[in-house]
Parts: sequence; C-alpha cells; structure tokens
Amino acid sequence: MRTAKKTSKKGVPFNLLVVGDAGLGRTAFVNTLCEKPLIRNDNANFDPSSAASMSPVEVIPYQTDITLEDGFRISLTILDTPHFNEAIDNENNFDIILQYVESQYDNVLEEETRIKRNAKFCDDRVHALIYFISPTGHGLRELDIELMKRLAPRVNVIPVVAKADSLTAEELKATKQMILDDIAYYHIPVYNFPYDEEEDDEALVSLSKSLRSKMPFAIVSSDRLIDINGSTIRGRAYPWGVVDVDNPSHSDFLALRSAIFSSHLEDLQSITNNQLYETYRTEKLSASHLAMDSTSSFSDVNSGNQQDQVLREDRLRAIELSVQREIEEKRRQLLAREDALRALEEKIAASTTAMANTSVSTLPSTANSASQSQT
Ligand SMILES: Nc1nc2c(ncn2[C@@H]2O[C@H](COP(=O)(O)OP(=O)(O)OP(=O)(O)O)[C@@H](O)[C@H]2O)c(=O)[nH]1
Repeated sequence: MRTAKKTSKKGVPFNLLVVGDAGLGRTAFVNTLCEKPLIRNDNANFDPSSAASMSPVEVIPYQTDITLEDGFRISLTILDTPHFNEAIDNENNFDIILQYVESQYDNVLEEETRIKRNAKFCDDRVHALIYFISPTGHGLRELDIELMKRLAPRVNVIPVVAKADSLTAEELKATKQMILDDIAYYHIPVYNFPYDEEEDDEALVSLSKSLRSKMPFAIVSSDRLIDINGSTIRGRAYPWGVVDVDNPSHSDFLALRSAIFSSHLEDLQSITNNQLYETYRTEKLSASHLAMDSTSSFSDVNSGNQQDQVLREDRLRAIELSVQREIEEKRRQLLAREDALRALEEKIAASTTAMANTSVSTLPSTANSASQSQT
C-alpha cells in the first residue's frame, strides 16, 4: 500500500505503457484516466489513403502530473503505442515494444556500473503495461497470448477487456473467465495483485483479493460529460440508456485507476525494480560472461568429451557465483553508505545539542552584563 511519506512535491514518477489494437479505445482510456485530453484523437482526420500504409508500432511518451483527492502527486508518463497490430506480420511490433522496455533497464544497468554517477539520470523503467483485449466474446487471440507471454517476464502486465459496454453482463462474465483460463493455460505471469495473508495487513489482503476477482478489468472510457437529471457524469449515451464510466456496476474503470495510482502503485514500482529488473540484470550479466567464456573455450566445446562438460559446468557455477558476488558487493556498498549517513546524522544532532547547551549556559552572563550596563 502507498505510504504517506512517499508523497513529494515533484510527484512520484510512474511510467505506464498502453498497448492494444488501433480503435480499441487506448486514447479514450488515457484521457479518461488522466481526466484531461492528454492524447489528441486524430480519428476525425482519418485519411483513407493511409489505410494500407501499415506503419510499425511506435512508443510515444506523454508527460502529465496527476494529483489525487488526498493530495498525493504522481509525475505520470503515458507510453502510447499507435499502429500496434496494423501490419500483417506482428513480429516486428513485439520486438519494438520489448526493446523499449529492455532499453530502459539497460540505461539503469549502465548507470549503476558508472564510477561517477550522473546526478541528472532519469530512471524511465516501465512500471506497468495495460493490455487491451478485444471484446470479441471469445478468449485470447494468438496475438494476445504472444504479446503477453513475451512482455510479462519484463513488465507488470495488466490485461483489460476493452469497450466492455459492448458485451452484456453475462457475455462479459464468460469472456473474463475464458481470458483467465487462457492466461492460466499458457502460464502467462500477468500482474495479479500479490498478497501474503500472514505478512500483509488485512485491508491490503482484502483489497488485493477484490482486485484479483475483477481481472481482467472491464473498461469503459469516455471524456464526454452527460447531464442526467441535473447531475453531470462521464459516460457514453446510447438510445437505450447511459453507461457511467465511474459507476462500479457499469465498469471496473475506477477500481483499476485507484489500484495503479494509489493502492498498488508502490508494489508495481517495487516489483519492477526488485524483481523484473534484477532478473533482467542477472540474465544480461550471465549472458555477457558466457559470451566471453565461449569465445575463449571454442576448442573445448568442439572436443565434446566428458571432461569438457564438467569444465563447462564448473565455469557456469563460477559465473553464477561472480554475479551473486556482484549483487552482494552492491548491497554491501549500500549498507556502508547508510551507516555513513547515520553517523553523519548523529554527528550533526550532537553538535546541534552542544551548540544549544553553549548558548543556554552563556545566557546568564549575557543577562548580567546587560543589567550591569543599565545601572
Ligand atoms: N463503446 C465504446 N467505445 C469506445 C470506448 N472507448 C473508446 N471508444 C470509441 O472507440 C473509437 C476509437 O477510440 P480511440 O480511443 O481513438 O481508440 P485508439 O485505440 O486510441 O485508436 P487509435 O487512435 O486509432 O490507435 C472512438 O470512436 C471512441 O469513442 C468504450 O469504452 N466503449
């Protein structure tokens, strides 16, 4: 859960990637989420001649500040992905999005290994990916499975059913179940609001359970204001009635907004930094050690006898140990820095007390000399 001490004037940085087929409502969702027209909707200027252009997906950042009702501030970067699934072959699109996520990890890794740190370094790691699933009334498409399978080991993937108002309540329930079944069947490690019944407090456990039960979130978006009997709502008006975006019985929009901006923001950041990034870092370091190793022992690999096999296993163990040692060394350096800071704080506190004592003990003589000069 979010802790009050983390509230800062500048806003807590949060980077959110939104991915989904063109027309599924990414733009409307982002603008509804941010309560402002952050991304311009270009559908009005649609040019039929561009329909066959099949541009590859792009990752475009949009920066904005969000202030929640309790005053908590977020410095939000939305990463929009226009043209996803427009081309016939999506292979390139998966790679472009994955490369974007990994290149942010590479930047942090490079910064960590610098002797002199860059004080202005910007950590742009992606904290969550909202993936829009078509409201087809079926489960996942091959494309959905492939994208989530590739991205989920690198980023917290939160699947949502787009344009959920196009399904009846019954169809929506069945669709959600089919999607969950597919996620389980293909072992896709989506973000599932993790909790520990023994460690976490009751409120967090119950909230996480409730959020889990809503997955994949049914999303309805709209930046249109509609007047209903004198009260204004954000919604979508149909001949038969109005869908209220902020009504929990119409959509899961509010639950999702509050989870990513409030209750689970810290958890998403911490999983990104401590688990997803650490896994990437270990893999990357091991791969570079292995590459160095295989070039130096090419003849060993060719000979293929048992002795070589033992040697290779020994080397792998050595690499594993060296990565662990590196992580341990970083941890040790951090602890040492913390100790030094604590000592400095104690020193400052001691000298502040000493100064206060000195001024108190000199006060009477100052008072004396003042009264003497008056007489
Ligand atoms: N029924 C319904 N329509 C929606 C919803 N969200 C957006 N739309 C409509 O769907 C159309 C496309 O919405 P956009 O937000 O532009 O979709 P997009 O995914 O950003 O599409 P591109 O900009 O083409 O990449 C618009 O007419 C929206 O009004 C929704 O929740 N329900």
